[in-house]
Amino acid sequence: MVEVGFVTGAIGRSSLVGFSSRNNERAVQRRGRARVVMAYDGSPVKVGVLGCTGSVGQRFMTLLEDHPWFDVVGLGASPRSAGKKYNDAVSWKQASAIPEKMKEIVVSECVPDAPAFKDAMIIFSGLDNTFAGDIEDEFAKAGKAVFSNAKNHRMDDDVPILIPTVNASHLDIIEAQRKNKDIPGFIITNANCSTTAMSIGLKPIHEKFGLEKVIVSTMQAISGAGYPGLSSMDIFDNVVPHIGGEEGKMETEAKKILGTCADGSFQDADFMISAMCNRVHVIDGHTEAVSMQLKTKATPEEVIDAIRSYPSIAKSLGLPSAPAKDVDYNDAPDRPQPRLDRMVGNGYTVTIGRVRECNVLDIKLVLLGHNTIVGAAGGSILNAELCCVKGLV
Ligand SMILES: NC(=O)C1=CN([C@@H]2O[C@H](COP(=O)(O)OP(=O)(O)OC[C@H]3O[C@@H](n4cnc5c(N)ncnc54)[C@H](OP(=O)(O)O)[C@@H]3O)[C@@H](O)[C@H]2O)C=CC1
Ligand SMILES: N[C@@H](CC(=O)OP(=O)(O)O)C(=O)O
Repeated sequence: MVEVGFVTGAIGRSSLVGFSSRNNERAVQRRGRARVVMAYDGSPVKVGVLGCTGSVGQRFMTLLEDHPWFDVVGLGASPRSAGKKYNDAVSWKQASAIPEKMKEIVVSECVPDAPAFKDAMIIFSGLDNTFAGDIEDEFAKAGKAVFSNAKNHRMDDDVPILIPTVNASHLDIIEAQRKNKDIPGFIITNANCSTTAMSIGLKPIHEKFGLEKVIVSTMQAISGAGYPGLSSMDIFDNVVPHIGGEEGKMETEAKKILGTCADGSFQDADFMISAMCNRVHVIDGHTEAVSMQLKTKATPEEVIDAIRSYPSIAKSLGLPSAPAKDVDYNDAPDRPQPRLDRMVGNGYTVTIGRVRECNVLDIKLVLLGHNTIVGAAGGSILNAELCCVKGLV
């Protein structure tokens, strides 16, 4: 049985039920009772998606189409798209068709008083970061639970960079955020997509042996640059060894994510990290070669065992989008590979391979995560599911 915790501060909902994962008995629990196992009661939550036409926005559409808890009622994008039906506004680039129920929704401007967002309790944001910060603030001020993919608020002192399998306890900051910002809603961010894959992949190792130093080189997919992204003349037959701002984000965000949250503030994890980021000729899936020095020395076999035995936290929390394993090890000598492994766990699992000794630091490995699923839209959806389970929505 998993203890999920208290129910406090829900946005406009009161119908959570207690749930025993062992015997499947459900019984209504009173608000505020300590140490009960909670599960969301399944009644639909109305949600809006901002930035619905972009790479991340399109991924939201496919992941939310048949979501068991979330019902898309509003879509937002730039004034260029506002007023058009989604089908006419979007340049659809996903392998599956545009979900039928989204096609006819008329795209709104990204303002909280637009009728489309009136009843939405959750707002997913896949907005361009030039505009995301201010727009997300407005929605949080209007009482919405905002789940952002943009970089703007990630390093705010009172905003978590949340990854349920890594740092669910960072949700404790929300109370301080509401107080500091004097807002009825809240903002929760995702990490940068390369940082998400790395943080999930390194969490089992950090927890068991402690990270001292990390050196990471990324091979990042084209979809990470949004649509239309790089021109074919730039990326075809090529590797581009520069992604603006990416290295700094990996170096700062990872320490916040793998750090702690207590008494209304964050404390960074104390390892050193250096990142080198490259764009490669792959559509989806960021691959990362990581070398690390550990606080407690470990053999490759012990590291592999730590990865394999890491519990499936998102699943045990009862999140419906959670994969069977948050992080998995593939022992083939030539894996992970983006084309073969990005859809493991429906794109929610981070795959690790090639754990071996490093002659300079202690251990080196390769990891892979889907940048627009676990690294973006899917990550936000897991975060929103966690907030439902925790009674914050
Ligand atoms: N792609 C990825 O792998 C990842 C992306 N992110 C972040 O997620 C966000 C979205 O990325 P991505 O989907 O790649 O970006 P895109 O460029 O593909 O999409 C941007 C979206 O923002 C909308 N937009 C642009 N200008 C405005 C405006 N003035 N007002 C309202 N909406 C506007 C666009 O609408 P319109 O079509 O009308 O112009 C579009 O829907 C970014 O902040 C990015 O940094 C984070 C992690 C991973
Ligand atoms: N920069 C990432 C995607 C992204 O937009 O990240 P961020 O949200 O941190 O700006 C990539 O190119 O793959």
